[in-house]
Amino acid sequence: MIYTVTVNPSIDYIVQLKELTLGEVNRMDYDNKLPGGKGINVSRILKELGLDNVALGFLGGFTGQFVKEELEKVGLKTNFTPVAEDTRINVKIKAQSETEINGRGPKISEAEVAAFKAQFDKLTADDVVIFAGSLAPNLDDNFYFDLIELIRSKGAQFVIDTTGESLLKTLAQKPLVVKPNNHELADLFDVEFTGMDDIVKYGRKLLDLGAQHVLISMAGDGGLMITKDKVYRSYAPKGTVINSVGAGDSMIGGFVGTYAKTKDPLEAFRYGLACGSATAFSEDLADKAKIDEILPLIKIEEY
Ligand SMILES: Nc1ncnc2c1ncn2[C@@H]1O[C@H](COP(=O)(O)OP(=O)(O)O)[C@@H](O)[C@H]1O
Ligand SMILES: O=P(O)(O)OC[C@H]1O[C@](O)(COP(=O)(O)O)[C@@H](O)[C@@H]1O
Repeated sequence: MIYTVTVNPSIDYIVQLKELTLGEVNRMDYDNKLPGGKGINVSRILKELGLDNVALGFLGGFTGQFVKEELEKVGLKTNFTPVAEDTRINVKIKAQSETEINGRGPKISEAEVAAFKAQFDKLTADDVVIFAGSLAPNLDDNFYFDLIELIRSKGAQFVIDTTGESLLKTLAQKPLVVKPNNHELADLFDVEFTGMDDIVKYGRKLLDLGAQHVLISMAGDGGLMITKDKVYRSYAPKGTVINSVGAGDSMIGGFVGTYAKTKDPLEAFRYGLACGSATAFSEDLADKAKIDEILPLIKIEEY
């Protein structure tokens, strides 16, 4: 089974207006509320690809209830641990430019953490756990590392979509895949890239440090996959970008889901790219029809 973990889910409140003027009363042209959080986005993409998965994490209050109901409406399996405080609301303002104001999220009590962790005792070598998104305000990085140790002790695989020191620290535990974008990769090693060769050089370091597969996403410029003896490059298909929120999560969903099914990294990369672009070209996350439309446009070449 594939499990996604969203420790700090959200309602993504999308607000559209022609122009945002600070310090004035602004009136919106359109608004929409979507269940948000990176792990949840991965789960929704896996579901579109027809892959069975369970979304885990913490949900609380009326906002948490909304997220749960929206996910159940689309038939997603969930097993969120209830918490006392309200799930956060993330405001995404689309005006002359895009502005995001993400909430802090609820504090999670020790008893709530214990109830959540108990679910991992039953994992087996057939399972994959995907961690994506920020931690709740009172939890530190050790929260992920303790869980990763537990997961690896059961022989299960894990994926963690994180950046900086937290990413470097998890590599020794051999994540199934890591997917920094090119900016995150540069920050990770405190360097500035002058070309593709630099990106490949530093991407390869992640492989050397323990990652089983390395993807580097480059938004509208496509992506790279670095393996022990080959580097693959894809240019993103052209299209009208409607909303790139969740493109990275979609790429992870496409890769992990396809890899779990086929054990073929190149095919998994192809689906990852298609899901990422399909989401960038959709109002919400990509649906199956959009992914199928984009898939034949994905071209991968050896670099
Ligand atoms: N503007 C775009 N046009 C086409 N494809 C895109 C666009 N933005 C993202 N994608 C696809 O989605 C993938 C992930 O997007 P990216 O923005 O790099 O991830 P993240 O959200 O993690 O920064 C990219 O590698 C690319 O394949
Ligand atoms: O970074 P991506 O892949 O666009 O993910 C978007 C999702 O991440 C969020 O911005 C939350 O991010 P954080 O968990 O890092 O705060 C959600 O609001 C949104 O659904």
